[in-house]
Amino acid sequence: MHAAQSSRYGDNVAGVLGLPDHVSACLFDLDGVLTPTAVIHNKAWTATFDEFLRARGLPGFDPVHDYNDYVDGKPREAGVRDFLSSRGISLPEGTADDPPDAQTVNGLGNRKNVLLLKLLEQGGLEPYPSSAEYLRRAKEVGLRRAVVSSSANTLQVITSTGLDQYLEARVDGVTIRERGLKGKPAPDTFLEAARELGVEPARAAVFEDALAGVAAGRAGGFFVVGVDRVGGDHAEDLRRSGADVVVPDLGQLLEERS
Ligand SMILES: O=P(O)(O)OC[C@H]1O[C@@H](O)[C@H](O)[C@@H](O)[C@@H]1O
Repeated sequence: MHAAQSSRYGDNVAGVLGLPDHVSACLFDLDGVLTPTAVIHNKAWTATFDEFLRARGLPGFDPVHDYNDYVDGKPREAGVRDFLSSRGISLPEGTADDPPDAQTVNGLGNRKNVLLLKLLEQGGLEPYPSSAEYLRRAKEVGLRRAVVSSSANTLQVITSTGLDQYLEARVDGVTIRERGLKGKPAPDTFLEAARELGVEPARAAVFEDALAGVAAGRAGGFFVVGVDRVGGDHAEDLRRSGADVVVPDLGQLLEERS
């Protein structure tokens, strides 16, 4: 059922989910929006960069500022490149099959992925309950739904948490590589998902917790919901990057209208 079709919610199907009436599709970031995996990525990055920096006698990785400003939301290799460049360090790119101990952008990214997969294998990963409920209701009222993440591990996370049953399209780190898309903060991944769903960007909402992701949604002409689970200056930073509204959790959007 599509938003345009009548339902027991009448014409205002987006309104029951706390969205503007013209919205007919939802494009969700994954890590930190649907699942608590932003914390896991952050841990893996911190361990990877700390090891690299300390071996050179340099100050460690700041899991708040360095992560939010240079790494969060971007494809893996861009995260390595942008963080190192903030410290004036440049490494050769290497290639995708570099071993995890290679001193290259790909090597460092692969090292982080080994650590991330170990953490994911510990199991027990559940979606944020309010995000699962939001997806369920979005499906029920007939909004179109996609996940748009820079992570190449998206499929594993959405299937192991059961979120795949609510999602109609996936644009992720694998798609980015296969289709040669520009990663966030470029709008291309969100535009690709909107295209797959057959929805104009002006009629879709992006849900993002990362500054790069909010900037991407803004650049694509989407309605942008910023999700602040971090506190401090993050809500203000999300607004400054282009969020139309900022909520601490998707549950707030459900509460507003239920
Ligand atoms: O290394 P992966 O799983 O491909 O993820 C790439 C990026 O995906 C993003 O969703 C995360 O916010 C980043 O922290 C992560 O680095």
